[in-house]
Parts: sequence; structure tokens; C-alpha cells
Amino acid sequence: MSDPLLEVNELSISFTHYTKGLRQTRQQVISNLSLAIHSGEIVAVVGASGSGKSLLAHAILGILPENATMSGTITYDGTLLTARRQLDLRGRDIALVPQSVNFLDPLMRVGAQVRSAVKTGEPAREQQKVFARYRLGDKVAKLFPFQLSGGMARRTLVSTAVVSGARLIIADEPTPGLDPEALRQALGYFKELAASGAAVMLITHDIGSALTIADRIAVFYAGTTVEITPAADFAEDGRRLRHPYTQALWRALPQNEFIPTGGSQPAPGVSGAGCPFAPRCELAIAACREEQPMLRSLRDGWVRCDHVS
Ligand SMILES: Nc1ncnc2c1ncn2[C@@H]1O[C@H](COP(=O)(O)OP(=O)(O)OP(=O)(O)O)[C@@H](O)[C@H]1O
Ligand code: NI
Repeated sequence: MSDPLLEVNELSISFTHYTKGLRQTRQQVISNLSLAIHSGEIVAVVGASGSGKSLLAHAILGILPENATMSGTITYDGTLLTARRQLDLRGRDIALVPQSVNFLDPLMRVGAQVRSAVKTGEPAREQQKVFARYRLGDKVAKLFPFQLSGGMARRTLVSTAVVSGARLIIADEPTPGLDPEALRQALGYFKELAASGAAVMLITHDIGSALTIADRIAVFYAGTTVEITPAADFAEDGRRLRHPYTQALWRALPQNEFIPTGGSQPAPGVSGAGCPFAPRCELAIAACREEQPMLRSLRDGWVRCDHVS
């Protein structure tokens, strides 16, 4: 396979909090997270709320909050992604398709917003082309964001990503609350973007939808990658999946047995040194509570567990 377009290596993020008497505490919310995405590929990042999905996106875009400290490396197109390069690439090479229409400028007509993102070609012409492609009528260009329906807003956001010529598209929960037809359509847009050569990172709670378009799935738990797997391994009884948490996720889907796993994801910073899933894991032994396992390659994927084969 070719070199990845984006490579996140051993990313850790912590937040500094000031408590009474100016005491500083550090809370680690992401630990040793690794992930790579190739051009033309859709990688879905799935995990429960608070597992670190959005923070990963923000780290790549260079928009982490002030009180965040980051370690590890992010490489884009073979070169280290420094703060300076992030500023350069953001909105051009690297585009965010946000969940909310609030990311559009409320005071600017949407046609003008899309025209201002055009990278190559004549802006008015490119905007008209992309609006036609996403079934946004001629009149839409003259509307302000608050006048758009949810579906129009989403198509406008996708249009912006398309005309920007972005090679890496990061979509953070782009599909909540959609009816099945709108959902199918929205997922189709990402499929098209990948087919045209972009690398797509699709962040979502909805593993069922992710499986319909993703090539690979990265499973997050308590701020780290516990498994990276070809989407095709989510099949049958889930025996090809590597991590006990991923298998539990698969079993909990409606089309399977719907078996929930007891317990819940540890709160950030309290999972201690060991494997964060150990308290809920049937395979856990004493050693699992002492040291976080490394992400290791297993079959054609990756797993952070020493007890599976
Ligand atoms: N500015 C911040 N200061 C302190 N902690 C933060 C900050 N931003 C995020 N966190 C913590 O980092 C953890 C990961 O947050 P993140 O938003 O990445 O989760 P997520 O996986 O995107 O969740 P969701 O599915 O709900 O969007 C959470 O526990 C959150 O409370
Ligand atoms: Ni999020």
C-alpha cells in the first residue's frame, strides 16, 4: 500500500486545570493514540461519548484549546504537521465537515461562502457546478445560513469541502438525527469524496452507518485506539474482530444479539496505568490493570490487547 496521507503516532493530550490555591492538575484525556489514513480511503473513528474522537480531529486541525498539551507526532503527506503548516493547510488541504451549521458564517450568504473556498477555477462557475451536483437550487446561493434546512446546510458544508480541493476531509458526527434516506445520501457524499481520491476520516457514534461506507474502522475507548480493523471483519459472530471491546460493540448492534456490556467507560484521567477496558473485560488478568498494552499488529489490523490472537 502507498504511504498514508495522514499518520498520527502515539498522540497524547492532557488538560491543565487550576484548582483552589492555584494548584495545577493535569488530566490526560488521550493516551498513545495512533492512526493512519491513506488517500482514497474512508476510516471511521467510532467510540462512546468522551472517548477522544473530537479531540483527535482538533489536534489534526490545530484547534485544540489553550489549556491542552500535546505529545506524539502527526505527519501529513510525509512531513511533520507543525502549527504553522496546520494554519496553512486548514480549510484548504485539510477540511472539516462539522456537525453543525453554526460553523457557517451567519452574516454571509452561502453562495459567497462557498465561492470564497474555491481553490481552482472561476469561483462563481465552480460554486454553481457544485450546487447543481448537490441539488442546491439557484436561489440557495443567495440565502443566509439560518434560512437553510438541515439537509441544505449539510450539502453546503460538503460543497465547501469539495470546492476547497481538500485531500483530507474530517467529518465530525456529520449525520446525527437524519432520516434513513437523508442518511444514505449524506454517507454517499463521503463515498464520492473518497472515490475522487480524498482521504476521509468519519467520526461517528453510529457504527452501523460507518460500516456501510468505511474501508477501515478505528475503535476508540477512553482516549486511545483499542483496535483498527478492516470494516469487513464486522461480520457473522464477530470472531474476526480483535479486541474484546470491539466484539462487545458488534454484539450490541440491533441486528445482532443486542447484548450490552456491563460497566461504563472510565472518566478521563481516572483509568490509571492499566488497560482502560480491564474492569469490564472477561479476559483481564492482574497484569492488565498495571500497564497499558501496546498497539500491536494482528492479522491485517491492530489491537491493544496482549491476550487475543
Ligand atoms: N477543553 C477541555 N478541557 C478539559 N477536558 C476536555 C476539554 N475538551 C474535551 N475534554 C475531555 O476530553 C475527553 C474527550 O473529549 P472529546 O470531545 O474528544 O470526546 P468525543 O469522543 O468527541 O465525544 P462525543 O462523542 O460526545 O463528541 C472528554 O472526557 C472531555 O471531557
Ligand atoms: Ni465529539
